[in-house]
Amino acid sequence: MINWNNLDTLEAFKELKETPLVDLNKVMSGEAGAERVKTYNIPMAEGLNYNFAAKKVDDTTLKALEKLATEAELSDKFAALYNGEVVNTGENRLVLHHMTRGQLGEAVNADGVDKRTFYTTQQKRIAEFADKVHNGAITNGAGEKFTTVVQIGIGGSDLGPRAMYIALENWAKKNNSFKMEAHFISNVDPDDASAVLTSIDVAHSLFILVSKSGTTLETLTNESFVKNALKEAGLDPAKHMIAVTSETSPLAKSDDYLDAFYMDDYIGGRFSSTSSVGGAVLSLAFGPDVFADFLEGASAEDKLALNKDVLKNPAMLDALIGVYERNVLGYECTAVLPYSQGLSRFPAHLQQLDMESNGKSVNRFNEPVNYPTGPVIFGEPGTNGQHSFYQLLHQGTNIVPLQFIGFKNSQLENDVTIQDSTSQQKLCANVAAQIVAFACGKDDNNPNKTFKGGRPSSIITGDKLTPKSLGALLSHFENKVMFQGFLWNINSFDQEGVQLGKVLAKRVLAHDTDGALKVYSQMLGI
Ligand SMILES: O=P(O)(O)OC[C@H]1O[C@H](O)[C@H](O)[C@@H](O)[C@@H]1O
Repeated sequence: MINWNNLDTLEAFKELKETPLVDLNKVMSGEAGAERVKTYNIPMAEGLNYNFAAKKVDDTTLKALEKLATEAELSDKFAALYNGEVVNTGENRLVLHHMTRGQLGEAVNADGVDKRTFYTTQQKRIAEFADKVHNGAITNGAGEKFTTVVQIGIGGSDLGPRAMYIALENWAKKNNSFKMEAHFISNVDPDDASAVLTSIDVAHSLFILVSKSGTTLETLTNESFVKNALKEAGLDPAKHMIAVTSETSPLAKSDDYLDAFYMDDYIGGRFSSTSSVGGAVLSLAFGPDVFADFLEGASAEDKLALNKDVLKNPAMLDALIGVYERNVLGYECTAVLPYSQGLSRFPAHLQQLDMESNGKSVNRFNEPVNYPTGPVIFGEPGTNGQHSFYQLLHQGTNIVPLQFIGFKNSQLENDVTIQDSTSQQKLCANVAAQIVAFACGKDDNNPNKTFKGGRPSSIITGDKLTPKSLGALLSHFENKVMFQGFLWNINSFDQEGVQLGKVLAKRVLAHDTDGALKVYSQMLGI
């Protein structure tokens, strides 16, 4: 029997609150600082490393966090999840996204099928379909090859796949794996679909309609938008469109599509990049082997999340330190700062992953929690962010914990040496400099030029952003979010908070409004 208890009822949490505060400026200075950077480092999968030297923890804090992990039964809760218990209590569903990339525990049967077999069958079907598109066995109505793929979807059916596509586009071009250019239409703003449709060769484009529920207003509207454009071009929409959805959705088994690939209700949208939702677009864009490597990376990192030893489990440690920062140190935000242009949309994906999962005020039993839960997540790639919001991060009144990501090598390996260093070296020099500047600060006679320091960060480092290391990176954050949900005793797998706005928008469109809603609607011309 697993005990699902609120964080503030745990003895280990009370002990954690009493651990002495770590003076980051001090511990990160001099030789001690150098030693810390070497020791507070955990290997991840696919050559990545999680380094937490610049976090406000020491061996005493780490011991307390280990105790907390044990008392909160984090490993047992993870095991319950991958062995098919109903962990998504809000929607009465299993949570099986790990199974899209491996089997961590027992076989799970649901809806009369073995779920691992279900997911791998979909992967195989997508791989066969993608191969046929690439070799010209599947073509447009005129018998010509498709050159472009366009994903229509929003939220989890857009952000993860888009971020993963952007992350691998340059790598694929460099490694002869670039098969088809991908575009994405998500916003119901008509300018989004229009801009994409005018920038592509519609006659040679294959559209993927992605919606788990098959009922999302934006996505269905954009589907009609695209169908109109196809018809206006004299093309048959059914020959240009495939669907990715759940078998129970209204889109399943429809004649409107060339083919359909499935996911299910046991995979939350924001956890669906490794399911058919990411699989279709990534296999078409880069080939099924690249998608398989991406899954392999995620699977390798998932295995590390099984480790009961917190110091060998980077996702669990990252989660625990995050809870320490949120619930003991009182920090409200976390910034994700990848020093990698390929990861330019990764922070946007993490915004949904983290905030839609852990932005909750009631626990798993619908009782209010009286402690803070998920932080506000935001980010931009470095060095761009340095010239934008880092001023507040360095000298603002809020302390924002930072999650850096950096790679030794660029993806295209096309570089120049200017003023004795390459661009890649300049990029990496900046991330190293930032960590130390944030942690140690700098005194100055002029208060306006003083950096107080004491601003914590961690960094995930790697050799290069590849399909495998990207998979590992994605898994790390998915598992971090999951472990934090366990610590806060909330259900990270539903999202009731998005419903009210949808209901009110429908009322506006039906002209069923009064009060403030009526005036705002009129103001906006509806
Ligand atoms: O894939 P769909 O069913 O179309 O859902 C798309 C998105 O819309 C919803 O509003 C949820 O907030 C997201 O979690 C979901 O990813």
